[in-house]
Amino acid sequence: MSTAPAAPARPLAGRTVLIKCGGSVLDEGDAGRTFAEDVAELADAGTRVVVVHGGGPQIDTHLERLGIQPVFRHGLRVTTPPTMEVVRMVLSGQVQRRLVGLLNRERRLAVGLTGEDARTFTAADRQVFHGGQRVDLGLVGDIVDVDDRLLRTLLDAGLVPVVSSIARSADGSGVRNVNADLAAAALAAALRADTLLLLTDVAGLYPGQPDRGEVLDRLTAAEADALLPRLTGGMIPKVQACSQAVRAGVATARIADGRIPHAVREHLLTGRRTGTTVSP
Ligand SMILES: Nc1ncnc2c1ncn2[C@@H]1O[C@H](COP(=O)(O)OP(=O)(O)O)[C@@H](O)[C@H]1O
Ligand SMILES: CC(=O)N[C@@H](CCC(=O)OP(=O)(O)O)C(=O)O
Repeated sequence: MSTAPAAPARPLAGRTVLIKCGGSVLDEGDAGRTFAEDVAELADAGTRVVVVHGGGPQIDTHLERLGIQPVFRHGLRVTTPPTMEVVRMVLSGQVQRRLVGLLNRERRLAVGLTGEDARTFTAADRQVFHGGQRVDLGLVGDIVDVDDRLLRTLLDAGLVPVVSSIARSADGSGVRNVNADLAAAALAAALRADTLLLLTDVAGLYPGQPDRGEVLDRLTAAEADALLPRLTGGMIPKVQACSQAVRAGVATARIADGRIPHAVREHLLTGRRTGTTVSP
């Protein structure tokens, strides 16, 4: 007697998912290859998939080679004009090319672009205040407008857009460096995605960080916002991104371990739930 395969949690065809792949995940063993296989499987099932990628560790490596010390404040890179050149080069010239290459290995599937292309992302200067003082982050931007027409054209053609988190500046003067989690959230909201999946190099949100014994399973957007002042480093933009996405209408946002082979299949095809889920 044959057994029917387990039914996925939601119908796959017509669903839109936004997957953010952290730079920390891409160099992890087989994770890049299985990521590409899973994305192809989702696309074959009729799911509209958009990938936003990071590349923080890869940018750090390149900056250090050039003798520039990476500096972060509140989880965001302080971006001087020379650093911006490196960010743009590493994200769109190195990390994105690698992902697009992996995705196109078996068949015609992926198209790489940055938020500059077809004015997909427009960003205003990011304002961060700490203790009443403005923190100068340089050329860091917050997305204020998403023009999703190019992405929808690609999705309608059955292709997978792979997007770098670089934006055109709102005043038209140049480009801005946008955190990739926040870019993914803005895009998920614009595309009215069903799910935002943030794949990273930890099992989820550790409420007792630096103690990593327990992962927070689930929280609401209001609980996520209340937690923000206690968070540090890369978890700040991730939790902000989840909160912003679900408040904007995305049904579920999840922070999950992307180092595990076939993490995308586990989360979006089998309906298994690990990591930290944020709901409205
Ligand atoms: N409370 C927390 N729970 C989990 N990870 C945390 C927490 N606080 C800080 N982090 C750090 O956040 C990192 C993930 O963010 P980041 O380095 O920006 O990854 P990515 O490249 O995937 O975006 C983890 O490697 C971890 O060191
Ligand atoms: C403003 C800002 O911090 N931008 C990020 C963009 C890349 C990114 O977010 O990469 P991960 O997802 O791998 O962390 C940076 O320069 O590192």
